[in-house]
Amino acid sequence: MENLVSSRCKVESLSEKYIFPPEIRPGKVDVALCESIPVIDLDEKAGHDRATIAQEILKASQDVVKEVFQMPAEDQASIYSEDPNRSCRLFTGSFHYAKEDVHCWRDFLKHPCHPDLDQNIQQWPEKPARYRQVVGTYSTEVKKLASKILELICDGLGLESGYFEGELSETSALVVNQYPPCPDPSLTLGVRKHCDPNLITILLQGDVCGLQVFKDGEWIGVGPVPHAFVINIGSQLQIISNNKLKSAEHRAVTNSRDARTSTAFFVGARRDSAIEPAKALINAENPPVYRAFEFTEFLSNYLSNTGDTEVVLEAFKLQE
Ligand SMILES: O=C(O)CCC(=O)C(=O)O
Ligand SMILES: [Fe+2]
Repeated sequence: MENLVSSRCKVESLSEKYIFPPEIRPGKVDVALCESIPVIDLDEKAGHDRATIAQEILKASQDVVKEVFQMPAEDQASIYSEDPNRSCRLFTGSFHYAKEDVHCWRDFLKHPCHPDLDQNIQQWPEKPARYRQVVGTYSTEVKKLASKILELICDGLGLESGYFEGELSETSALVVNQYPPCPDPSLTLGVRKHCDPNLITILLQGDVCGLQVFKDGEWIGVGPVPHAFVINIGSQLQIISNNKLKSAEHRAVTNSRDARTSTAFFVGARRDSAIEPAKALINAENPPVYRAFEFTEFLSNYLSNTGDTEVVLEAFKLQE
């Protein structure tokens, strides 16, 4: 528990365990915000009531996830664990604290949602008292949104309707990230550069900046838009689309003023699903870039390469 960064953020200087090598530290934290990320209104015709309910669900879940990090130490201790095999836990850094040479300036809560949401909820934190109810509702609604977005992507790619339904999008997990104010944000990272390994991620940022995306060789900021989600394409979707869609490399930086909370809802395949470029996208001009594999092989490769996308994808590419 004393490893949580929220218990260190009042220390005046940054411990060397959080200082990243010069080539990957952010240096300048306030990069330009990206102007060209499209903001899409998926529910233009939603009635007043529906829009209000949606905003209430968002507000309640943003509030309750923040409360997790404000609970008394004994309540946090009951969910804290450094065991990477525990499916629901509060922890800090990246996936495997004991194996990291540099730790990220981040605490986070992670747990599974779908399938078997009702069963999984039983493992979720019992405190704050409304956590299970509020985050359960949030997860159900965000999963519906994910299905809607995947169906639009299906259409855009020219795949048969429902291509991603079923086992390719059967699982979901929620990660709540908390980045407390940091003594020197230029030297450390909240989350290292990575691509998400899944199909898509539906990310909710609060009102504090920190998300950055690597585009055309430079880092640009993705500012929070009120009531909007950031949709990240994961590597699994890059592979299935045979590189028609690219998984965006991103990271999170910290700041010295405000704590930042983000909630990432990861949607992806079952571990035993077969992943391969969609047959409908393959022809003489577009030969498959990747081989077929079981998703579990991808995940173990991803974890042992700490999310370095180029390295991970390389292992699944076919010889040219
Ligand atoms: O905090 C953020 O905005 C990004 C977090 C993230 O990339 C992740 O949890 O995979
Ligand atoms: Fe991510």
